[in-house]
Amino acid sequence: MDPATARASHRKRKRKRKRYDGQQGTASVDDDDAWAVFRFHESRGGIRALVESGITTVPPLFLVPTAPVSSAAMNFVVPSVDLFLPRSDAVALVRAAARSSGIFQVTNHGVPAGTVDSALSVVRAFNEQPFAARSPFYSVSPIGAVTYATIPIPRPMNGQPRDSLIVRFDHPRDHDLRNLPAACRDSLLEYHRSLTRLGKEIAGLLLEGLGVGAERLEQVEGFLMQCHYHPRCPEPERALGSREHTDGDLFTVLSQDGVGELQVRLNGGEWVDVAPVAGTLIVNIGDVLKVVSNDEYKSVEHRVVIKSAQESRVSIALFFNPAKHGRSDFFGPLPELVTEEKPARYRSLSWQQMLDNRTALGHAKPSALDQFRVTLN
Ligand SMILES: O=C(O)CCC(=O)C(=O)O
Ligand SMILES: [Fe+2]
Repeated sequence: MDPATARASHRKRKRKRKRYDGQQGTASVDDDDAWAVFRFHESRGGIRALVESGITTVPPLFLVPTAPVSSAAMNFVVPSVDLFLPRSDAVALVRAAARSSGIFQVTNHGVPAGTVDSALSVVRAFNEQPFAARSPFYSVSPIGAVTYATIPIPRPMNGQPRDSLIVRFDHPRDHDLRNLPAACRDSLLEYHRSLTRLGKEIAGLLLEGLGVGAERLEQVEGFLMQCHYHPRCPEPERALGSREHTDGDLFTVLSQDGVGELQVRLNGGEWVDVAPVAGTLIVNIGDVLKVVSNDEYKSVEHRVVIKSAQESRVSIALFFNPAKHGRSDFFGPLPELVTEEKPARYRSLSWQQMLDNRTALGHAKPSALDQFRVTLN
């Protein structure tokens, strides 16, 4: 946004000034407008620079109105799938996990530990460089296939205090990696290559778990990679590392470092921890697969809570979709999963329509996906 537009938007929003009750009293939302976001981006330092400047409170742009509550009592064990198992056993496990919680972790997945460790550590090293080395890469709009920025979300859904290095692999300019820091390039591209192989295998297992051929979704690809760095946060209970959401893809493969902090909501109820387990990778189902499977599979709600004021955290999410997911490519429940007993739960939609809806509705309920739900009489 250019400065004139940002200022105009600022004035407009100021006229509509609102107040909300923050967790610790009433907070003004004046700062949370286009102008504040613009100024924040202009500083080109991301959250990390704010933290380095010595802030002791969470800036308004990143405050959450209510503290995250999670169930300490629930000891959720993420279903585990050993990919060395005979295929029919692996399919059964994947199917059970995708139907019950929408999340599982894989072991013996064929991605070398060094590939994952190296990717996580180059992301950490890049983000922990001095401001002068990092800030030239800062850009909210993609430069070629790469974006590096904090992605604040305007109120009523405040930003997430994390800086993300994002690489698109499905973009017409997907070879334009000039904004991918050289020190990260080899490790992140190797990570992408290795996880793409794994993603294709997982797609096959998920489809077989639905009783349809693995070839039913053309060429699944890891089209978007988001490398998140969550700097330590002075007031962990007043921010969320990642807002609660479902992913808008087929499925996501996620690596998190030993800090953990990922949580999932079980069947729309309690939030429980997904503890990091060395050597495993997490797979979570997204909205596209929920639709394609005609609600056989769940897309799992998840978030990142900040537990420690001292530790920074790194995670890498690789999002998978069918290769065809452009504006004119529609997807809907697979015909073999639509029966008289179980009619289609969704209208066909394009991925772009879903994304547009997500942008418009954000995390509001009803969810972006509900707009496409068929109402059954
Ligand atoms: O940081 C994480 O562990 C989760 C990231 C995530 O959910 C996402 O990028 O969609
Ligand atoms: Fe996610």
